[in-house]
Amino acid sequence: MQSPFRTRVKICCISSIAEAQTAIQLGADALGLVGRMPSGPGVVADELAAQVVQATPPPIATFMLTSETTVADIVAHQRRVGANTIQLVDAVPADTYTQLKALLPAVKLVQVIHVIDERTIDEALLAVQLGADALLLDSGNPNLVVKELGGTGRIHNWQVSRRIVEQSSVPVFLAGGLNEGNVREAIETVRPFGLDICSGVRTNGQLDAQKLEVFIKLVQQLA
Ligand SMILES: O=C(O)c1ccccc1N[C@@H]1O[C@H](COP(=O)(O)O)[C@@H](O)[C@H]1O
Repeated sequence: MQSPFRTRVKICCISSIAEAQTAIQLGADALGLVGRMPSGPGVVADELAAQVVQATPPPIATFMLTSETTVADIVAHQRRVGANTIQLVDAVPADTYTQLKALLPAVKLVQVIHVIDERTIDEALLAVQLGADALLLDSGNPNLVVKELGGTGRIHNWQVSRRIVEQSSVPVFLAGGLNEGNVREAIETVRPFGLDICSGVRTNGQLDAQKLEVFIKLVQQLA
């Protein structure tokens, strides 16, 4: 039976205003703009990210991905880009959410949780308790010498993700290696609030309208 809830779609690694427009026309609910990262293919300059934010109409959400971990650096990054949502791709100190909400009350905070093993569940629930407005489950590895904080093209253990969705009191996005071939299984296994995709809708690094259209249509049929 079809769920009465629509699975939201966030298109990440937006690298131009034209890509943003294509994503919106094809049904994206949110756009992701990747800031400076230790690794990954999707980074864009803050100036370009700010232009995309300016060109994005409501109700489309603009997610600014930041690898910064201090309140001052995160706020400075948000002020440069102007996005309405901050996606924290690395772990941050416990009081960060409260401080960011005081300084940026209109901006939503999405904490990325890199799903590694069952211990990740506690990490996710703690972020919710501390003030994250949503979670985004990805497949990076922050424990490597050169941190992987997303954009890996890999899936992770969706059974762990499912348990996080079941226990979270805030919306949960699923990311990491999604594509048209695995999206059905992803939705059926994890039942996320939304999906987040980068490499699965790209060809030679560019947003591929055909792949995106297929992906979004599949999500709309399955949700
Ligand atoms: O894309 C990047 O370069 C990147 C770097 C560091 C953190 C996050 C990054 N992108 C995010 O990673 C997810 C998953 O990407 P993929 O679908 O597995 O290719 C993507 O949705 C972005 O949010």
